[in-house]
Amino acid sequence: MALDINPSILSADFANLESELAAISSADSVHVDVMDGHFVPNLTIGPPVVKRLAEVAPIPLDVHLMIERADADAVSYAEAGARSVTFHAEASSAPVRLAREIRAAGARAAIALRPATPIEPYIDLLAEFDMVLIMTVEPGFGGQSFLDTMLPKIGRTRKAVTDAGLDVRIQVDGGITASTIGRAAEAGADVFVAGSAVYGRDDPAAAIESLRRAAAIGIGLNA
Ligand SMILES: O=C(CO)[C@@H](O)[C@H](O)COP(=O)(O)O
Ligand SMILES: [Co+2]
Repeated sequence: MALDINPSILSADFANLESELAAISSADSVHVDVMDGHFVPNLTIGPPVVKRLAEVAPIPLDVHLMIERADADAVSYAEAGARSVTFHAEASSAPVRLAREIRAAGARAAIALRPATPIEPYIDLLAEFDMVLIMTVEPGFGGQSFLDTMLPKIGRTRKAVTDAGLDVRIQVDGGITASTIGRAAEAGADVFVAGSAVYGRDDPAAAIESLRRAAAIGIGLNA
């Protein structure tokens, strides 16, 4: 099973994003947190900045939309060049239609669940998505602590994906460190977002490698 490490630029230096992207070129994708100040209290960037990031990034963009107007605005991030566009289940009134629109615009479609949102209503819809994001903190800010209470939800999602014979990635986001990533991998996650555990370190490339090793150990591989 491939285990992807996606550093979040929320913890990067926003005045030097091009060099911050170059520093994580050994990662699988760069995680871009889009926040609108409504769905979450924080406010970040929009499609024009995402478009430029896609142009200069050495690796693909994994865009995480924490926005209220997901149904209206998600497709513009696919058009801006994101490889994957993740919208929140709580923000969409028509998640299947939106996933199809994102795919039609050329990106992978993913659905995110806040900690209090169960996976069960979405299990029969999994084939519509390329990835499910299980939030392991309340969305809004970097640097929070991993919620171990999300491990059973990760496990139920993995079981549903396996039982249905689907190729749907399971992403975790929030509080991922070399100490927590193994538990998330063991529970069934295979795409790991890490902000402060990568950009909070002196050597982001070394931090990515130690996360890879710890994730592999979590699923019993000797990395
Ligand atoms: O979506 C979010 C926060 O809402 C994340 O992507 C954070 O950027 C992760 O930061 P760390 O918890 O890894 O520091
Ligand atoms: Co995120």
